[in-house]
Amino acid sequence: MGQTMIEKIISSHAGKDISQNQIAIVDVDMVMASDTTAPLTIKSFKEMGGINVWDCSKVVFVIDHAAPAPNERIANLHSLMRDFAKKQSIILYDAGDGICHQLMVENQHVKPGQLVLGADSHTCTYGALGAFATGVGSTDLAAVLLTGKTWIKVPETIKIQLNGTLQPGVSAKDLILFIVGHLGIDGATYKAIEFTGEAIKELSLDSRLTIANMAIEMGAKAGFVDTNGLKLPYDFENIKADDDAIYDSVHVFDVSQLEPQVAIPHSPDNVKPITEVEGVAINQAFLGSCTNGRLEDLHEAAKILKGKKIHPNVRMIIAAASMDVHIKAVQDGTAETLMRSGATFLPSGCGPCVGTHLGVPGNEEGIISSTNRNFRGRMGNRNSNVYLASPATVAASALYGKITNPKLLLEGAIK
Ligand SMILES: CC(C)[C@H](C(=O)O)[C@@H](O)C(=O)O
Ligand code: SF4
Repeated sequence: MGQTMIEKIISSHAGKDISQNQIAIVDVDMVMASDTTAPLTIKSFKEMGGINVWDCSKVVFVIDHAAPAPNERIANLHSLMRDFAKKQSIILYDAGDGICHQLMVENQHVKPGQLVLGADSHTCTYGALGAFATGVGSTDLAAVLLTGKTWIKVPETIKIQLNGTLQPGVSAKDLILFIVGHLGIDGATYKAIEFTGEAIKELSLDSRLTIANMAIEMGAKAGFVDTNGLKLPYDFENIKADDDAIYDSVHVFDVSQLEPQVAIPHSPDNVKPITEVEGVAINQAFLGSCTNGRLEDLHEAAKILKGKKIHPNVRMIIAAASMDVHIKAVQDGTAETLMRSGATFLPSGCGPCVGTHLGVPGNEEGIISSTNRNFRGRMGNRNSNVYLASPATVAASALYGKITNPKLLLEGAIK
């Protein structure tokens, strides 16, 4: 029987052919935990009698969610992680190095065809590399630290075929917001999503990461971006679904006419074409996160803001997805362009995305954000309104102090 891409990867890690809805015991290639989950993972690992992790070269800890530490409690949790990492000789990225998911990709801790677990829901991001990657709880991760294995109920796969070419000013973020709006927040619960089609083939790695990142916003166990057209700094083998693979459902979209999309408060699936929300007042614009904090995203924003000043009512905050992205943006002048337009750079990390510190909005404020979630209170204030959009839309809206269509700016229809 034919296999989906996901079934192929899981089979290769189970040592036998396995198909959807079966339970597989698999070898895990790599695991990751951040400062929100690693402390509990360490505790569970010790409670389970753990002494040494199964393979210290396969465990990555990242201090990124509240980093540098905003208070004493978190500072002590960071110390706990550093001590454990040192004793176990595992890989540790410290405050300012960047967001866990970006670091995993950038430093080649994940490769196509691998099976990777992370104690963070956006672990699905690595599906952009053609890996099976999924988020697990801290305790589940502790068990993997002991054994190097886990069990997985093989998900059914939803295939999303994207035909056509995106217009200028319309990006991967608009694509994925459109899909989340279409399938809904529980439209893919415990399913895998395979993204394929000519619109995908053209996309850069940065754009593919944006797409896979938001698979979880539909409840998906994993997102998998067809590796056809993927360019990496090393050779890899394409994983292709068999022609007779069985899918839960297949959705085909032509994206040539797609407008920029915006998810309005308070859910990522509350998605509207920008034409329906243009003009909503904005007080804060955030560019960053594991969804859209990469170099390509900073370039998109700089294209719009070059030589201009953001609106006086707007605070624009930027946190590059990693220190490396930040350095590259400094070297190529992007950071200066953005700062001269009035934006403030935070250290690389999760920053305001999850509302732990840095950039918490005020009551009734409107925020345009390049992140992936806009649940009530997500950025730290239940009385604020968060709108999710692409980096280009974030920049255009910062410029005008209201939600603004970047396409109109790029076409010269507005100045
Ligand atoms: C805080 C952490 C556990 C969480 C996650 O799992 O995704 C965070 O990264 C998020 O984006 O909501
Ligand atoms: S940037 Fe936001 S979504 Fe990504 S891992 Fe950090 S908190 Fe989660």
